[in-house]
Amino acid sequence: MSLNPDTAGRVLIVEDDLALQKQIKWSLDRYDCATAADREAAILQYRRVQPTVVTMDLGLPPDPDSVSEGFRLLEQLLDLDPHVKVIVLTGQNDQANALRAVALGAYDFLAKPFDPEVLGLTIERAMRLAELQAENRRLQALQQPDALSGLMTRDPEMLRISRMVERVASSDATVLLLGESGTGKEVLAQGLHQASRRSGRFVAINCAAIPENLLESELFGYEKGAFTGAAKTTPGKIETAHGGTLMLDEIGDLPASLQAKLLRFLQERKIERLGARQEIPVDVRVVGATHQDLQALIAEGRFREDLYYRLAEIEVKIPPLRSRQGDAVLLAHAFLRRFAQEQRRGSLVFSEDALQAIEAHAWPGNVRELINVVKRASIMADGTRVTAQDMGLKVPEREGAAAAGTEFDLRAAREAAERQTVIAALARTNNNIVKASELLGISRPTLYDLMHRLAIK
Ligand SMILES: Nc1ncnc2c1ncn2[C@@H]1O[C@H](COP(=O)(O)OP(=O)(O)OP(=O)(O)O)[C@@H](O)[C@H]1O
Repeated sequence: MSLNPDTAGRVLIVEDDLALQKQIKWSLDRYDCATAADREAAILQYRRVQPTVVTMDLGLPPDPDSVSEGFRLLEQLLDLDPHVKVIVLTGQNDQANALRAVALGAYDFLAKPFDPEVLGLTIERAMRLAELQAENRRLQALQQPDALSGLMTRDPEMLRISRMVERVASSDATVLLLGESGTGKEVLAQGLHQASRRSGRFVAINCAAIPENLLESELFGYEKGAFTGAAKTTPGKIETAHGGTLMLDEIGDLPASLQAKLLRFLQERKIERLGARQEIPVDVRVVGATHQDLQALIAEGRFREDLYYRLAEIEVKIPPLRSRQGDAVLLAHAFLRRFAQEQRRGSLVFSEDALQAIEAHAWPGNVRELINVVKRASIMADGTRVTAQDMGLKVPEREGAAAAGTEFDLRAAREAAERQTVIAALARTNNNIVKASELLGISRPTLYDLMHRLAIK
């Protein structure tokens, strides 16, 4: 939670003894207090009020004599917001549970009957700490913008690609991004630019969208009078990107004459504007991108092999959305949240059939198609549930177990199945660890262990 001035100073009191609840509230009259008497009400209130501090009793209904509901609530609160400050009120001789709560992430504990003054001071300290921590996170975010924060993924191959992009960012190497349309080539190119900390601009040009006769002047610029209509000297995109990054999108569509000229630029790092007599040195990191098969174009004589090698100092093959584990559902949740907010539709959620349909669809238009489909559905949905029909997707007929494969390495097969299932459960529950562990039928610590073992972040 980034502490927000509207919610700072709010306390949620979770206590099933209503007399005690009243007494705590009364002793905290300088704060804006909300109350709840059981776990479910506490979660509802938490979402509604977004308190900075929660005080809670561990013994809650339906089983007030045990601590199970209390611990469950503590875990859920910390899942919702790992920064929330929870103060646990325990029985007189219950140090073991108090320590267990702190080990799980509670901020502090107090034994009942509590001293109102001590509780007040503890809450004040928690508020101050929360404020400092929120300010700290804000400053850190300002200092280190996460270069690839625009790229959401949990797929192992995409994560590997993100790490590689961050690693090569500071070098000058040209990068060639290969992937179907809508897979995020531009997002990656922008991330590469940000991570490079180059001081110049990020400039993108789509080689397929500009007619051949205009593309040369767009790229290289021109001097006044170089051709009819050249009213004033104009720098091209390459020059504009000086000190920064130039993305040449749809590089496979670059006409042959310009392929030769681009190759010369990449070798000499100088450009000559159209109609100019002198060369201008330009320092630019070039990123090429295409959905086409460049090897096939080379074989057909439509793309220069020497240019390919200049461009592909580092080649990145971006997998299509359909082969990324769990990503379609993960991204769909994020886009739905975004559109619901933009359209002020309160909270919108996917129905079960919608989630199945998202998992089964092949997404030929990749992330761009997913964005469009979710946007349309967020407008079409009646009420708060988005169905497969709202998205115009077919609900798959469930088959039995996956078709028998030729995988005989049992350990590898088991690990692959575990990874796929865990990622799918996390995506399905929008990264809610408690719900994902329930869906998987395992405990939360077991899920954490599994995620650790399978290196799932
Ligand atoms: N992993 C991702 N997380 C979040 N948004 C994404 C992701 N990948 C792509 N997008 C979004 O999807 C849209 C398409 O992505 P982008 O333009 O980068 O694709 P592209 O591969 O460059 O497509 P094209 O080849 O058609 O130009 C953009 O709105 C982008 O912000």
